[in-house]
Amino acid sequence: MSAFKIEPILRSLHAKFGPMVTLRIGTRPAIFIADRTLAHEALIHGGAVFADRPPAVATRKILSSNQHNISSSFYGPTWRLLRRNLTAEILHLSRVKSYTHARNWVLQILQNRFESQAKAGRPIYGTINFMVAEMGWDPEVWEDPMAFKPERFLNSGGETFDITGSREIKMMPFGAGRRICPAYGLAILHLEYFVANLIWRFEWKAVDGDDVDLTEKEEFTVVMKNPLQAQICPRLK
Ligand code: HEM
Repeated sequence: MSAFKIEPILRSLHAKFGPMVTLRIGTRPAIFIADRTLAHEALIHGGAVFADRPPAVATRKILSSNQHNISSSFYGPTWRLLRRNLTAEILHLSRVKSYTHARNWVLQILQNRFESQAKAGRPIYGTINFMVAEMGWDPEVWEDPMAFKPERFLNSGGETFDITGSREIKMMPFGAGRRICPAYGLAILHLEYFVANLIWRFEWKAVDGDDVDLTEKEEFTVVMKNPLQAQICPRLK
């Protein structure tokens, strides 16, 4: 059974048995944690214990160069070396700045594509993946969690939202703890850069009668079953 199909089953198991459920999948027990405080306890306080990865099955060993890539390697010297190399050589702020040229180039490609699509008057199909984990939906943390309210991340104290969850986990789209996505800064920079520019340059309108439908579909990653359709119009003549 794929991880995706098991999700509704897990949701009902959590509702019945509480935020921690253990299932035997294959030969190993698999523990599922649905509570953000337990996740914080495991990933931040017990960080070193839970930063390891299990031995891979034969097919995964081939795909992961026998677990010699950063995401599947054991928590040890190989992982530390790969992580340090990636963080210092690729993801360091000074390197990220040096990709400005590539970012502008990609933005230009997107802009050209959208301009010709806008001219043709066709709706465009966009695919957005939402990391919709149970923790990000907690109504005790988020007022009206399913509502689109980007202003919820702005607070009057001028403090920015801590996406790393180091003090407390309120959502964890990049994971948390020692194996947290090392590229979350780059990912957020790129998301902000492209979204801001594309909204600045184009007016986006929903196609009549089409609402945002968050039903999911499993592909290589989880994608929208019914992709957004938008009518776009260049703002600057
Ligand atoms: C919006 C974009 C992205 C999201 C939501 C995302 C999310 C994640 C998540 C959830 C993990 C697993 C963390 C864990 O195991 O606890 C992860 C790991 C990882 N991500 Fe990302 N990621 C994004 C973009 C990127 C990009 C652009 C790169 C590379 C340039 C990248 C490189 C990695 C690597 C190497 C790991 C494995 C880290 C390790 O095991 O030490 N990610 N990411």
